[in-house]
Amino acid sequence: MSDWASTVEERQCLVENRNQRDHPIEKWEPQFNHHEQSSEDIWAACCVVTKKVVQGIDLNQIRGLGFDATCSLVVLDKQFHPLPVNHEGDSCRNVIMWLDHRAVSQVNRINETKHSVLQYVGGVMSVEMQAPKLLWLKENLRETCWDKAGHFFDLPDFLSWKATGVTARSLCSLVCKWTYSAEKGWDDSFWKMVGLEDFVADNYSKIGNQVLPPGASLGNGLTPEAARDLGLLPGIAVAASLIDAHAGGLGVIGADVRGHGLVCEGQPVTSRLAVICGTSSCHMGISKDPIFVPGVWGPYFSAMVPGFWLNEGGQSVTGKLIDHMVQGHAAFPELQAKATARCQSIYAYLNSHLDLIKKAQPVGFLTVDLHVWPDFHGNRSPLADLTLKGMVTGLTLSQDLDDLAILYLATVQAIALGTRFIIEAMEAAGHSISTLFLCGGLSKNPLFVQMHADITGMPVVLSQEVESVLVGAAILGACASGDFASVQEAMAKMSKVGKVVFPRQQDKKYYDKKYQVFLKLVEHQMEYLAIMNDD
Ligand SMILES: Nc1ncnc2c1ncn2[C@@H]1O[C@H](COP(=O)(O)OP(=O)(O)O)[C@@H](O)[C@H]1O
Ligand SMILES: O=C(CO)[C@H](O)[C@H](O)COP(=O)(O)O
Repeated sequence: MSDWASTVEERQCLVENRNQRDHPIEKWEPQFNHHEQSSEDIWAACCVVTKKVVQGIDLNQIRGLGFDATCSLVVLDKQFHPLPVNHEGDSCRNVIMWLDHRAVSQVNRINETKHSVLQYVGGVMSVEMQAPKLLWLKENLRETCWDKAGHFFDLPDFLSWKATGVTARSLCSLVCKWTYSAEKGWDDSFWKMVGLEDFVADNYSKIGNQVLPPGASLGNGLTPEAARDLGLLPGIAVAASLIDAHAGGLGVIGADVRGHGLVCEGQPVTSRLAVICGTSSCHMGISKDPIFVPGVWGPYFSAMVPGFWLNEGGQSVTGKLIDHMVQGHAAFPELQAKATARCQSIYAYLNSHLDLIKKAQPVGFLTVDLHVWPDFHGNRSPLADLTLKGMVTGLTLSQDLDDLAILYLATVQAIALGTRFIIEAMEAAGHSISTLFLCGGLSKNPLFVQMHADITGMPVVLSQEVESVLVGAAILGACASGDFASVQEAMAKMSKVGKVVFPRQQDKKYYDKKYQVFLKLVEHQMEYLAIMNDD
């Protein structure tokens, strides 16, 4: 979520204020693979942060507001009150989070239909999309939720509705997560075939029958009530929203790259891949014509950059996996204590610790006999197999800080190897990618960035504004206010190259070998499965 001010100084002030402010959002995990949030809590957090961010700003300078958010499912009744998405009947928990994997049986049945809409989600629908979650609610919470529901929103659309009272959905969320087609609209036969014919009967009023392109201005702008909540002035323009990864893509992919010695200079924008890496990583590649990449979501028309098709590769847990590996290690308390004593983040400490123990070799070579397969939460791309599990090979009896640091390094490398795997699948299908544009929390980690450059063999561009996802949302606000005539124009003006990290060509052979091992790991996992399932 982000605001947009009209002058350079105002924008600078917003960025500085924002860098000092964030606000935790409540999460619940009532059962394994069930992840829930509260839409009221999320809105309240937006209000707290916005009020802090605009301190010291002349509110008259704020002309537009754009929202981005994760693609979680928000459920409200006909009067727009929260409905429970859980067996406990707790209506405070009315959001099924994007990473929730409760609807496995539902998604398997949806995929068995082989309906033609599935071609546009990489051939296989993900359990993280909305149709299986809706079917789960219908099959499991009929009385307490399904029968009472009046509105199912993607979280970014919920936020723009809260701000404006307009229930129109963004093309981005409906195309990417709900099977809507920018060209053909809803496909009645899909919803009937999967057992969700209820939506057809009421002309899709519960899931959206008014659809707007991201950046379009909504209704009469910010309502007086929302303005009070947010500490802004009523009537400012509010844009149709974007999913967070897509906002990150807009925030980085259109930057002017002249003068940085980049191979993509003078090449079409389709040679750039935006990688938004936070809790999960999303690999956003665009093309003029539709490209069908097995196991990679899309192609989605106009879902990110207007007029372009989008393919979205992804890894369901990346930042979350690194945190999981590090925090679960026996040496974590020691790491925390040492990092705190040096006033460093645990990751800055681990990176400097790796530099200490690497001796004369490049740091990446410390994992010559330690390999990780990173699908601890299933594989999103390019295998689209949610049954896959994580793997580690090369463990010893050691539990010291060196061991933790090297395991952390192997995990970071596994994520970068996964990115290479996704890029190869996209290129085999017709993409031609030369440069990565990284943003999100993990792009603040220099080791993560260097490993992505070394392992993919591509330069990595980092933006001047580290929170590029917010730049994407600000681009929407700037379009809604009419300050830019198009998203493309706003992208070119508002995204700026900060730093470029080039691959260390001399290490290529080593990483090619690590990649060979990486591919063997999943091959072996599938063999183990076949052995165990053999009668
Ligand atoms: N300064 C940093 N150094 C290393 N890792 C970081 C840093 N800041 C955030 N991260 C990692 O990025 C992840 C969160 O990224 P973020 O983009 O904030 O998440 P989200 O996807 O929820 O928006 C965390 O898993 C964290 O480990
Ligand atoms: O599916 C996605 C985008 O299409 C994202 O993974 C989801 O929105 C969550 O993102 P984050 O890693 O920022 O929490």
